[in-house]
Amino acid sequence: MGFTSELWESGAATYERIRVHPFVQGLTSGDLDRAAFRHYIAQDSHYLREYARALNVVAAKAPTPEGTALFGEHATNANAVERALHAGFLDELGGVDQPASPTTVAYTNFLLATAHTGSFAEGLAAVLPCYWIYARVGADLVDRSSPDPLYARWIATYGGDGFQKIVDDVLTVTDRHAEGLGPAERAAMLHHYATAARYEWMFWDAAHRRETWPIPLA
Ligand SMILES: Cc1ncc(CO)c(N)n1
Ligand SMILES: Cc1ncsc1CCO
Repeated sequence: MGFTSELWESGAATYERIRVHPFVQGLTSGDLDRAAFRHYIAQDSHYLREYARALNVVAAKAPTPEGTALFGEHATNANAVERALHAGFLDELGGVDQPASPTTVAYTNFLLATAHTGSFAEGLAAVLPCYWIYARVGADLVDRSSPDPLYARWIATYGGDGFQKIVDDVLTVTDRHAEGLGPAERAAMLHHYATAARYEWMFWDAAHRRETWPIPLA
C-alpha cells in the first residue's frame, strides 16, 4: 500500500480509542443498552443521508469517469442502507424521530464543507474514515459477533466481505490518486482524515451518552 498507510497512521491512535470504546465493546459483549443503540441508529440515519450527498460531491470532482461512477454508486448505496438497514432496525427498536444531534450536525457539516470547498483529494480523505474505520470495527468484532441478534446483524453488515470489497476499491483509488499529489495536498488529506477519524469516535461516544442539544428549539 502507498499513501493510504500514512492516512491510516494519522488516525491510528483514534482507531485504538474507538476499538476499546464501551459502545463498541458493548456491541460484541451484548451489554450495550438498547436505548443507546436506538439513539445510534436514529443518528446514523441522519448521518447517512448527508454522507450520500458528500459522496455525490466527491463523485462530481473525481478526475476519471470510473471515479465518478464509483462514488456515485456508493452514494446510492448509502441511501439504500439508510432506508433498508435502518428501517429494519428501527422497526424492531420502535421508531424514533429525533433531530440530528450536535455531533451528527458537526460531522456531516465537516464532510459537506470539505467535499464542496476542497479538491477531490481533500473530499476523498474526509469521507475515507467512514468506510475504513467501519470495515476495521466490523472485522475486529465479526469473530466474536454478539449474543444479541440485533447487534450480531449490525456486526455482520460491516464485518462481511461485501463491505471490505467496497473499502478496498476506495483504497485503490486513493493510493492511485495520491501518487500524483504534492506535499501540501497530502498534508491536507492527512489533516482531513484525522479530523473525520476523531468525529467517528465522537459519533460512538455521542450515542453512548445519548447526546441531545443542551437548549431545545423554542
Ligand atoms: C457514523 C458512521 N460512520 C461510518 C458508517 C459506515 O457506513 C456509518 N454508517 N456511520
Ligand atoms: C461507506 C458506506 N457506508 C454505508 S453505504 C457506504 C457506501 C458504500 O456502499
